[in-house]
Amino acid sequence: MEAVSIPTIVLSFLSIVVLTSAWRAVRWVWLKPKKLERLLSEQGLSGNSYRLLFGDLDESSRMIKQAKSKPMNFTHEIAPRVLPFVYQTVKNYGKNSFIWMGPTPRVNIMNPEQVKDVFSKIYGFRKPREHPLSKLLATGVADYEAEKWAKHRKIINPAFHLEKLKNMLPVFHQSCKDMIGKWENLVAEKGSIELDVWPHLQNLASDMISRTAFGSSYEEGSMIFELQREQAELFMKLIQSVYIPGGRFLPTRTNRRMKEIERQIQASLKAIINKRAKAIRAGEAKNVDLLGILLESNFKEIEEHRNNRNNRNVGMNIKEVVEECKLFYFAGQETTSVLLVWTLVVLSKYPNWQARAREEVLQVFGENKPDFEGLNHLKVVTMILYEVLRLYPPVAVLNRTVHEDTKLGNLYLPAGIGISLPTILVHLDSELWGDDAKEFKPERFAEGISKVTLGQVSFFPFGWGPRICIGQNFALMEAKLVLSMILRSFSLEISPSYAHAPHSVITLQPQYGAHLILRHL
Ligand code: HEM
Repeated sequence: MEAVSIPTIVLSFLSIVVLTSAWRAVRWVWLKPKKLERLLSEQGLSGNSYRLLFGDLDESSRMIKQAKSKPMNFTHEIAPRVLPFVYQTVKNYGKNSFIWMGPTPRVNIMNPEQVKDVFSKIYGFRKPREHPLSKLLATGVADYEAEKWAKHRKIINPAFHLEKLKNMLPVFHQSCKDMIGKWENLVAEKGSIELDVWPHLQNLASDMISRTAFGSSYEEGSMIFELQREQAELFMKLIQSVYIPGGRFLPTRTNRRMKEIERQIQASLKAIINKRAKAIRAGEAKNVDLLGILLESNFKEIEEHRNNRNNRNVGMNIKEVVEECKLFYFAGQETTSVLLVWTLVVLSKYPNWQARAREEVLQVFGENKPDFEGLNHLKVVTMILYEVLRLYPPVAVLNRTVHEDTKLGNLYLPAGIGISLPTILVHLDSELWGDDAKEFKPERFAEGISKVTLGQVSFFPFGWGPRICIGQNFALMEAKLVLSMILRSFSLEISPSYAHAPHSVITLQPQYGAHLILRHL
């Protein structure tokens, strides 16, 4: 038999590798998307025809850029500016539609029954893993799945119990008093001032989460915010283009900066946590802040399973605690400042609601320090906050990935495709909210959420189901306290230089700030 030469073997091997890779690439960028497109359209779902590799991403980026190029009129129909492509898709193709995130379709789900199913079936519908660099932004309990998620949620839960939040009230009060003191000094000179309140509210929310998360160590942690903010902006830039596998390893300027930021954040947080863990072990720390309560809960979990033979995965290690702290910053800061800023903007525009809220605050607290019981009695303020969360949901859209082939109502969804729950569109859907859906009418919440939604999942600013926001009570208590203190000291009016321009930088932010006129009362 004729011997086969080594070069021939190498060449054959290389040919097989090249052909296999080429076949995989063709399948990834063309055959699979086209097969999915057929499957979705057979079920009555519509969207643009698949375009090679980029799908709708180019068009979507172009529309976002265009939408952001100028402010809009002051209306609450902000979806065309915030989520222009999803908005247009639903307008053109109806609620049963999908968009192409590169070669993967993402189905829009707007029916409350189906929304409920997606939120409830947390093992079937998981958090998307679209961009590996998202890990640099925040992981922790918000990112984990299955057993790991359940373990972390259980350990973290005690930090957000109502009686623990009660203890945090003085800290919220101090941060807010500092900000109001600054505003009073500014107003004192002229009786009124024009102020962009947005950076002030961002600093306030940073200060509040720093103090409640780290207590005495808060100053050491405050520079972490600046770094986290920069990280979020870099990340938003990245996700507007298609992700090429392995792209995160390229030494681009953005990749390098993101990794450097991550290194600095990790080092700062580790130092804070180690110091605190040492103090707790030495019996020197009072565990009233989030980090202290979290570490205590973690020690308890480890202790309870000390004699368990299978205890290697019990509790969190330091790296995991670092991730949870990063998440507190990330999840707790921008969301709350965004809720506050839109509330102040809207109240400046609706003086009658501003007056009603102020009247209530004065009635409940007078000149006293706002307390926990009083905050729970604020009915008008709560209705206003819910209405702002409906019209300006801080997280405008929630995404999921289908983990394994599944049914959703009468839809068959194969593993790997995306699901989009466009909060902002559902919250303004006139079929669910009535003809006045686009109007600011806090009175719709007069009898609570379930009355106005008829028990349907059509209002979900904090998500829904087992993975609902762990910090929602924390955020609402913060917001009520801040509003009470501001309304007691100042009257607010929209400044002529205010430009209405909500846009999404992960959270729903005012692109040109929030210029208001403040008058001392
Ligand atoms: C107005 C303020 C806030 C809003 C609108 C908000 C919104 C949300 C939403 C929509 C989710 C669900 C995400 C999803 O299902 O994909 C979520 C989850 C979460 N939020 Fe918030 N949030 C706020 C404040 C906070 C605060 C103050 C904290 C903590 C300090 C926090 C911590 C978390 C965590 C840890 C999760 C993940 C829960 C899990 O997956 O089990 N949030 N939030």
